[in-house]
Amino acid sequence: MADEQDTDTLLALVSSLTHKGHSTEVMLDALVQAEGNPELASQILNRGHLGSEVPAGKKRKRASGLDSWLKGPNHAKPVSRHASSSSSAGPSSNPPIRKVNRGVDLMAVLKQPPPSKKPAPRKPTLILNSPQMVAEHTPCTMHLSVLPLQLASKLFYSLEQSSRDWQRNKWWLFDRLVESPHRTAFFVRKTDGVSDDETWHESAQYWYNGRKTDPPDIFSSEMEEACGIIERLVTEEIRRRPYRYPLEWAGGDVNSTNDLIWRANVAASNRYEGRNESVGWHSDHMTYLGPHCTIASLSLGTRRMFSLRETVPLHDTEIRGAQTFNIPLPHNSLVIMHASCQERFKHCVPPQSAMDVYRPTHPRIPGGPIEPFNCRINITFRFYRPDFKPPSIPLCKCGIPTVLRPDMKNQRDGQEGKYWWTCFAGAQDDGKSCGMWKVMDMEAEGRGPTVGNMQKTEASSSRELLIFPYINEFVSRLHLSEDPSQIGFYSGAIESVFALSQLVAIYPWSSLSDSIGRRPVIIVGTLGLTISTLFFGVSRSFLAAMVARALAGLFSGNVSVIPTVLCEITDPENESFIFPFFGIFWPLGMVLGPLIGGSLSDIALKFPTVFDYAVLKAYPYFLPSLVVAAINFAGMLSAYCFLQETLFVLFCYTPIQKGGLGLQTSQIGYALAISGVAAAFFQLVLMPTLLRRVDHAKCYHFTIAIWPAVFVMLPSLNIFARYMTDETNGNLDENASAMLWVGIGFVLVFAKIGFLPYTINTLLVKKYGPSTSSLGASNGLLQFFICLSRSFSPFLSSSIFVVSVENDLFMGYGWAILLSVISMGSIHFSGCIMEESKRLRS
Ligand SMILES: O=C(O)CCC(=O)C(=O)O
Ligand SMILES: [Fe+2]
Repeated sequence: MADEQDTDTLLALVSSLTHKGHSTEVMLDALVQAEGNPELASQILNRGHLGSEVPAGKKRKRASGLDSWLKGPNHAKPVSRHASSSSSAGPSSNPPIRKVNRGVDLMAVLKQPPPSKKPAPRKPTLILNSPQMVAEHTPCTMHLSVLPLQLASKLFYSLEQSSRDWQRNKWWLFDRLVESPHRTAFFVRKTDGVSDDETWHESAQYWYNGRKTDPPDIFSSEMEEACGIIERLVTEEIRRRPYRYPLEWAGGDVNSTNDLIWRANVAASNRYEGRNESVGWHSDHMTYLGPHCTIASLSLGTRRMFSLRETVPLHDTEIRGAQTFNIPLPHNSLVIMHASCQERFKHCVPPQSAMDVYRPTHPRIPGGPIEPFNCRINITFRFYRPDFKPPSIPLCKCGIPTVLRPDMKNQRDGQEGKYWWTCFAGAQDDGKSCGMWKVMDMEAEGRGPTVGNMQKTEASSSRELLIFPYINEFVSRLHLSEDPSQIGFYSGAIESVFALSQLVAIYPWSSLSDSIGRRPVIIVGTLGLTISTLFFGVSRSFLAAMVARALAGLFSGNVSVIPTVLCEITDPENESFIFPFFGIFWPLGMVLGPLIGGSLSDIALKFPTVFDYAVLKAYPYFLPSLVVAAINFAGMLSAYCFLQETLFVLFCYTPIQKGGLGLQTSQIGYALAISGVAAAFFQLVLMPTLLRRVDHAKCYHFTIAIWPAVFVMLPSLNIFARYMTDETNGNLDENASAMLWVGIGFVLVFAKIGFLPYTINTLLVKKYGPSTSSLGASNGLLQFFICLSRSFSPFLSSSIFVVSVENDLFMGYGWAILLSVISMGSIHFSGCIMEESKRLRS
């Protein structure tokens, strides 16, 4: 855990553990000697050992944020002149530091419950040399040569000049006023009602850590021009993102004459002189930016390294080590820290051991010489949200506005998790904190509108579901790939492994049931399925999920035995009722599954006061799995049916721009519940009538013939959604989404007719099978082939979908064409079956 702590936190720990006050430099030295271990550092200071050897035997205890910060990616020397802190961004977003200077109590707050097992080792630092690599590994995008060269030079020259007397940010760190190891300035934009709104000036004051400032500077004409270019670029990049986060701002544009979805109204600028000036690990405060903010950071001048490091949430520390990413940022490059970056990552500009000088492309004055520079100037363009205006920020007991920090240790991919209002220790009162700490509540505090509010208009917000609606979310939380379009491959694999192992197990179970009897086979299989479903609920790696699903598949290989039992207990009189009745179990599972599972997944986050159990926090899918396991145990065998509609779920989950419907998991759950109701209706009402009146083989043929039509209807839903998407906010309006839901309902109901053959084929086997003594084996063979196709079809269909969407085959709809063609093949075969049955009857 120490490796997640930034320098401020380590210093805070040392200070709290030492008897008398020490200067920052002294504490830093002690930390260096103790190799970053705060306890050891405090012992050194308490014994007055500074400068002597670290006690023997303790030497191995290393690994600290300080250590890596001091050494930096290039093992530069520590800068002891200035404070190590995050400076311009204020204290970093670690858990709140309460009662600074009041001893051990701080430890309890900072040291959250230790992980029960060893944390996963940290991965080696990776240099991200290209925009592709940055996008792949971080929630940032990098853009090179963003401004016209001349504008970039002009902006550099003007800021280089003015920044010579920018201030160093100052703040209190344990009885000492310390200053940042770089210069900083804060600007507001004229055009956005920020520069003339007095209330916003307060935010500039808090940029400088609470010290009174003159009114902030206004954007210069060059900054204004650069900002316009950057706003368009950021808007494009946000549109390109696979999903928007629920707490992102979605309100109207202050200046609504254009279609920008991101605007900047303030900028914070830093000047780093030489190779030693730096900014420590921190994540930017969100006080006025709000959660899930987007920050665009323009670099000018010498190339410096920008480092990012993920704060691995507590529940993942055993499976995932933190990794540091270094991005070299040349002149005129832009890094966009997208939504969730401040929640999940810390960033810094470390001191470097070496640095190139920078020569602008244009002279300062036409015809003049081109001078070399050794400073970097960066401008972070930011959007201060109207719903986080200074008057709306809660005050702490010190009487000053609090700061907003994310709970980095307990977030889930930055998608959810808490935010705290905490005392801004450091601003006043010699840095003493009042310990104020309060959870932010968007709704109660009347904040918004957010992207989440917009999405909620058509469905309620809870995050849902049993394995197959949430399988994509599950996979995305495993961080197998940062590229969301790859999710389908992994979820397809998890689903296929179930069917594949079921396939292997079917025939052995069937023959076993012919010899030892049906009952033991059903009981053992169901029990095994129950246990493996529970195992899935606690799996937190791809391998564990695969193993759990493989075991579930092996145990559910007994599915073929149930139709056999049905065949044995039915006669021609009652079969047209009993078979559909058996068929009701899976639609029932489909209706109940999403609804029960939906309210139970992530329960600890939804009802933190009632379900405050570590196990539920660590394993968000445990409770739904438990319930599913219980249902299995009750004999529903719903697991058999969970994993059928991979393609449909993937289609729903994929963003509209990428060819899907961009639905939330909750909405996918509702869609599946609708289809479950439809399936129940067909099984109980339509099927019995149909089977009594129409020849079974004919029924089989005509219900299979539904499929090509279904595969043509799905893309038309996407075309509709695409056409109706509001360009400015990426959402559908109420009418459009109502129409879309009618369409989804229609397709789902229609597709359910296509599932009737699953029941009919057992009847056909019973009617035309070779003999009653081999009924078990015949059904085994039937289930074997059903299963064979299921074992590769989820993977195949989701891969076909991903490949055709990614490569824009037939405008991205190649999957629909191919799957229609394949299903036409099956119509041909069901036609043959129909002919054959006619022949046998005549
Ligand atoms: O200089 C940089 O690129 C980063 C600056 C920064 O992190 C900040 O101003 O918050
Ligand atoms: Fe920052």
